[in-house]
Amino acid sequence: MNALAATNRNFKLAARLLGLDSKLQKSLLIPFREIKVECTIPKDDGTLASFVGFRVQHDNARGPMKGGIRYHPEVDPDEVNALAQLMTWKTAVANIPYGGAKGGIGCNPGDLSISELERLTRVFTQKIHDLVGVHTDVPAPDMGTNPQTMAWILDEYSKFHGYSPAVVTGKPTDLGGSLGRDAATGRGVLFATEALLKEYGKSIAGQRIVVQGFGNVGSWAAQLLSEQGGKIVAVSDITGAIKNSSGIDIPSLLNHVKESRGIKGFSGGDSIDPSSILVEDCDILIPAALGGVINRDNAKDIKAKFIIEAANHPTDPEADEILSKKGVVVLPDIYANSGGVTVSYFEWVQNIQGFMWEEDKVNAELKTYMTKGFKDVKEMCKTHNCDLRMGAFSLGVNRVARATLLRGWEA
Ligand SMILES: NC(=O)C1=CN([C@@H]2O[C@H](COP(=O)(O)OP(=O)(O)OC[C@H]3O[C@@H](n4cnc5c(N)ncnc54)[C@H](OP(=O)(O)O)[C@@H]3O)[C@@H](O)[C@H]2O)C=CC1
Ligand SMILES: O=C(O)CCC(=O)C(=O)O
Repeated sequence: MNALAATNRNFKLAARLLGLDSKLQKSLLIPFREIKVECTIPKDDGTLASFVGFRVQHDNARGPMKGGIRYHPEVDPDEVNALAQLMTWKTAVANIPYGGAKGGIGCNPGDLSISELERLTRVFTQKIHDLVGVHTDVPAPDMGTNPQTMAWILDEYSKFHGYSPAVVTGKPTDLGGSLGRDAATGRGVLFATEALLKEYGKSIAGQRIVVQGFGNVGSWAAQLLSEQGGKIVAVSDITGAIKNSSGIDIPSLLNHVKESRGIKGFSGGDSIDPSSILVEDCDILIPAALGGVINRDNAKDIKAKFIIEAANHPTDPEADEILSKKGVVVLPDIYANSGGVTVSYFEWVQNIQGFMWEEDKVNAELKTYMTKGFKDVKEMCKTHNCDLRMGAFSLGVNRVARATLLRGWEA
């Protein structure tokens, strides 16, 4: 099932639990606006290269639309659509005053030089600058993009609209980025995992953890969980995968990745087949890379007791059913990885106020939001007698539906 069909399916199940009118369902599901642009740049060698860029603005009932921009070869309209919709429910679960959006460019950032990436980002910004803005749609980093990408978007946007730091979040701190934003998604994963384990009378210490993906989210999650005594027993990225049942030394791995641009070749563990990472023996599995990786082909072989969805849409609905029958507890993406967008909200607030928070304040506020989010999701699970995914979906969809009804449709 593709990402959009899966996301629509989860939405419809939640809407049914909530008893939403079918016309309201339709209105909530259809994106506010879908943008597709052609981005042609001269490459460093003088030849031309053309790419397709997307921005899907899904819903703005609760505030400006918000979501990352992804640079990846597999970016396609359906996937961006699904990710934008997930952002709508995610911002509502986090209870921050935003709607949802997502963008992407179908490219392999690893094949482009820094100056080619800069040109591509600036051309994309030129094509969408009239449709994003501080109070309309606020982009942020996602897979394949980073604070430097946001700095280029900010600079290009500001040429048209005047200096506007709040038009993007996840910026470098020198340009008004928030302290703590870089680590925020991983830190949110830590807080979410702590909240879930507490329900089972457990703590992070001693848990055997597997992480798929060692970019922004995966590396921060691994680092913060290991600082709390979690044992990271296997990690993978695009270059390879390693395993060490005594626990991988994450600071050493971070140094290796910085120098070697990937996990491959790290001596502090045994190299394993990356395709087996999700079925490695562990207590907690953290997918932190691509979507759709947990599916009917591998769900039955998963050994983890808990899956914390740091990535967006890592679990297919068919896998959800298999995992549920096996008693595996899945903490869904729209709650588990909401730490990133929550600190993006703090960054936007700081930019609008022209005031910088200390990092301790950012982290403490994030913990408050993540703890409250978990409590709210659990409340919905109790009310509707459902699992955590439906608890999170029904929470998010209900908040957006209420805002939509309150605003009304009068022309
Ligand atoms: N950044 C954020 O704030 C947020 C991100 N997310 C989600 O988290 C996930 C990761 O995003 P982020 O960390 O920002 O992205 P990054 O680009 O920083 O990192 C992605 C990581 O995944 C690895 N990867 C890519 N393909 C594979 C694969 N087939 N198998 C194993 N690893 C792979 C990459 O390897 P390599 O670097 O070698 O290519 C890299 O280590 C995405 O699903 C994103 O949507 C969710 C909420 C917020
Ligand atoms: O920080 C943000 O605004 C969005 C992050 C994002 O894209 C996500 O949560 O999936």
